[in-house]
Amino acid sequence: MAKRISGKDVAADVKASVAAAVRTLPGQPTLAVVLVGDDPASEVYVRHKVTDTEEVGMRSIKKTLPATATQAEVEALISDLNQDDEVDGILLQLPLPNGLDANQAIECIDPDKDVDGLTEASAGRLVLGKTGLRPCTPTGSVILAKRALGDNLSGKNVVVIGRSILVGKPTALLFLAENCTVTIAHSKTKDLPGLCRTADILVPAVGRPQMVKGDWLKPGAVVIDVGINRIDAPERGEGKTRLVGDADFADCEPVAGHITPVPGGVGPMTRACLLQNTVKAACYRRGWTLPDGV
Ligand SMILES: Nc1nc2c(c(=O)[nH]1)N[C@@H](CN(C=O)c1ccc(C(=O)N[C@@H](CCC(=O)O)C(=O)O)cc1)CN2
Repeated sequence: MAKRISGKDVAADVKASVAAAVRTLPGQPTLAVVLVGDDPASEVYVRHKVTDTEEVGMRSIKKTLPATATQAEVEALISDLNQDDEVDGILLQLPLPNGLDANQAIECIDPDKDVDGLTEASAGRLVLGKTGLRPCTPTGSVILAKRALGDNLSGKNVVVIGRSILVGKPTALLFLAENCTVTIAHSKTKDLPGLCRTADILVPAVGRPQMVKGDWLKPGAVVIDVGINRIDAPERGEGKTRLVGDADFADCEPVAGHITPVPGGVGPMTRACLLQNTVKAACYRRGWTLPDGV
């Protein structure tokens, strides 16, 4: 039976390390969070980001724009935050309301303040192995794999299912940077179950509820489940829903060596890694020494 890797527990450790690191800094890093519109889930995520930031001793600025905001208004706000020397990190909460171009808005973020690691410059720095800010969910996935297998992942076979810009591709690059042998699977991949069975570390990241089954796994494999999908749960009552991953947890748990649950797996790590990135952004920008543990 697999050991569960609790993203909640690991995220709490990361948060504690960030709080300790912040106490050693010569100044207080500042994160600006931009929320456009009134999507209820985004409002919750932004609230968490603000409270997480303050809990570890950093400063947060929340900027909101109405759903009717124009592309130019969103970009002007980002531009103001780029110019504001007090601001170390800028996060644009996604998705944006219909009619706004998220990619174009993200490109307006100063790469040195891009704590989500989503700009083209951040992606380029990742590909080139240069110092920069890495996307949070992929970073969290690598940290969770290290919790299972130890810090040395060299030579491990990693299969990432999904080639999205936000998760699949950067996750593959981050495992490659750990000297893993990485394969990215996608909709045209032949014999996906067979390929998955070659993985020491399997990272499903496609948004297809419970797609990965136990017989897709090499016995003892580590499953880092990036999918967070809401499905109907009539067993909980009429109209009820529940969150599941891209892996069928009950089916995979007897075969895997380690597995992350959903909820409580990669999601909390996304939040924790944003805090790490805010400290990194402040240190890189201000020429402060990066404290240990970040
Ligand atoms: N600019 C960004 N926008 C969005 C991101 C992002 O990383 N950057 N990711 C998601 C939303 N998100 C953070 O913003 C996020 C989503 C979910 C979780 C999380 O911890 N989920 C819990 C379950 C929560 C629940 O019960 O509903 C879990 O998996 O345990 C954290 C962050 C889209 N937008």
